[in-house]
Amino acid sequence: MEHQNVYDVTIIGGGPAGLYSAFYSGLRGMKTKIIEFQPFLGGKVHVYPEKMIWDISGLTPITGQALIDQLVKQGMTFDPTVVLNEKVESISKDENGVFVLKGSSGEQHISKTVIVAVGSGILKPQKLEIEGAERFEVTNLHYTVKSLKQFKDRTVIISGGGNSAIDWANELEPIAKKVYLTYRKGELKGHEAQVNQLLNSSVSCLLHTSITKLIANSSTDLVEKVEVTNHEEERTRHIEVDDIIINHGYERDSSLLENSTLNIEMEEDFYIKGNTNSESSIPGMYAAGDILKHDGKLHLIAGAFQDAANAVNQAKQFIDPKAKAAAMVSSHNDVFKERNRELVKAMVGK
Ligand SMILES: Cc1cc2nc3c(=O)[nH]c(=O)nc-3n(C[C@H](O)[C@H](O)[C@H](O)COP(=O)(O)OP(=O)(O)OC[C@H]3O[C@@H](n4cnc5c(N)ncnc54)[C@H](O)[C@@H]3O)c2cc1C
Repeated sequence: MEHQNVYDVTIIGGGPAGLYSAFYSGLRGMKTKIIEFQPFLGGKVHVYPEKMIWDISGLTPITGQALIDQLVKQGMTFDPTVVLNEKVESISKDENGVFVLKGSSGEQHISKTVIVAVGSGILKPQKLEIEGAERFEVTNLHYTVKSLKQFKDRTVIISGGGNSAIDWANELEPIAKKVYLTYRKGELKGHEAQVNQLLNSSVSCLLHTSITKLIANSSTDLVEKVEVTNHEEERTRHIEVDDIIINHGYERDSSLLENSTLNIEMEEDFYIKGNTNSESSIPGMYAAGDILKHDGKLHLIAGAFQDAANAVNQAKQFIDPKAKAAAMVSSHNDVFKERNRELVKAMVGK
């Protein structure tokens, strides 16, 4: 079968890994498409647009939103085709060994290589397991923190004991009137430094404790009090609150990899098993970012960038075995010649 509109590289997922893959793929002169389920690019970083990110080399603290803006700008450098609002439902290969990606719109996306950059799949927050809780999602029950300002001088209770819950407690502590953190287990799971900061702050940490009831004002439909239960001591108490933030993690949507007809080697916990070059067990298919696992894999934004460059370089060699294994330093690339000249001229004021 002759394929019209066949791409060299199709990237599934428009988060940090996918966006950097799109940039790098353009740098290596490949025809590139990026497909994203959401109506916007940026991936999981949209969950924390106002959080400060400290651990990306070369970037002094940057908010999630500012990082998204930069990632998208860089990702678009070589004008990849961008398809938004499209869930890739399955990946297969046709009789010529070309990848066929079935999209939720009914379109088939045809590509010589594929980079799977789906993170933990399509994000669906784990909901608070209290009957009727969903009706407060339009008032003061939150699953993401879109703006820190909205919590200024308010009493906030955060439920969860992982990195997200701890990070939000630390970020809100100087802004809010009072912050409580409840966690059903006895030990917090976050990074040591963040846990220490939390334990040495004014945040009240209620361990072995969960939110068991939301008590609302019937005229405003705002939760005014929560009932919390300490499971060890079998004791309940009420806390007056203005806002409730739930950070119980996310459900992983792994349907893409489950529906695919290819025999993709996976880790037990549904990561794509890769080697350090981001290669999957399927020739021509690579993985980058949070979906990838191998010894030494860094499940952070910084790690996603390295994976993306590796994945693209492998894709390039898969299509053209005579191509260089790695790209040159960026300033040596012809594609930047003209832009470099302009930038240098502007720098010296010429
Ligand atoms: C609250 C929070 C704070 C964090 N703070 C930091 C931090 O300070 N520093 C740091 O380095 N990391 C941080 N992280 C982790 C960081 O966000 C991730 O490591 C990073 O986003 C991974 O990028 P990714 O591109 O692999 O995946 P993602 O960002 O998850 O992007 C994957 C994209 O793929 C799309 N997708 C999934 N399935 C499909 C499909 N079938 N079809 C089409 N599109 C699909 C999704 O919609 C999503 O947009 C934080 C994470 C959270 C949740």
